[in-house]
Amino acid sequence: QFQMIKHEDLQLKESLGQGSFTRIFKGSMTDIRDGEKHVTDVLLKLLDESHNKCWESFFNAASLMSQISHKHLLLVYGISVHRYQNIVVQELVKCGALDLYLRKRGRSVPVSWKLDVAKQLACVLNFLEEKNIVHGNICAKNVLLAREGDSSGTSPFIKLSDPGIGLTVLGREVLLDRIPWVAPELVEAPESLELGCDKWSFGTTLWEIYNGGKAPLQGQDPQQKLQFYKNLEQLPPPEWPELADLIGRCMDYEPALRPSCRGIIRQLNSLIASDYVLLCDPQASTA
Ligand SMILES: N#Cc1ccc(Nc2nc(N)cc(-n3cnc(CCO)c3)n2)cc1
Repeated sequence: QFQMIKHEDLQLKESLGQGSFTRIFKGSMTDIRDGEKHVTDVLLKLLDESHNKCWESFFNAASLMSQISHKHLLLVYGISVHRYQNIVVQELVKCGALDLYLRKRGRSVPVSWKLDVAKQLACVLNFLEEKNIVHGNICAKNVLLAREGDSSGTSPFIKLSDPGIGLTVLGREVLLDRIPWVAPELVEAPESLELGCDKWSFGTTLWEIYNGGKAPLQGQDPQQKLQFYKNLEQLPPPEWPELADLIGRCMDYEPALRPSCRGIIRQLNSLIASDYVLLCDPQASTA
């Protein structure tokens, strides 16, 4: 179900950082179609050669995204396996990862923009929930901005990236470091990944988006993060009570009490229509 891409058809360009046991680069892919040479800008995700034992989970994550299609799911062109180099080739999304974008834009991002992005993420989660597909790594870093939208009113457009290597393969240190995105029930049983885990991570991602891409529990070490869950703690709530309520319900320590995606979308719709947005984004009132 994957297109195999020849190594020689890929060119690596600048590095964009790294994920868990992976490095990501901008790049280009050349292919000859009906006698013409096409060069496409791509995002190359390289699996660290020291972790080639994770190649199955690495490719499964990418194939999850290539078996279903949705306007808010990232396009995977294929994979390339050459000697010890395992590469996933995905579409290069114009504006990059949401967390970096928000940190760069700081306070200048309107609340209405943030809620629009959150609603698009809730919609693609709803699509996955209806197909009973668990993503397993919802976070602002995995939400990519295809269109940034602007003050004149064009809205932003996001694409959800693949989940990457699964928690059960990554090991406990990486799992603990992913607190508070990883659902508490997974800490002692990473294989019990369920739809409810994506709701918890959505709550954390909503907190990130509202707080301008700030990483929750930043700087805390894995043991302190584990204690956060053992004490059944919550993230510092936003001063907007209705938003704090939605984040708190998604991040309920009891998975069964977390809202459905439809419930999340309904609550986001009422936040979008609320006076708070008009007060915070005076320019929104003209839209
Ligand atoms: N300047 C600049 C610039 C940077 C990146 C892109 N595009 C793009 N497309 C993707 N498919 C994935 C990512 N990506 C970036 N960081 C991560 C974090 C790990 O997920 C993923 N970036 C576009 C412009």
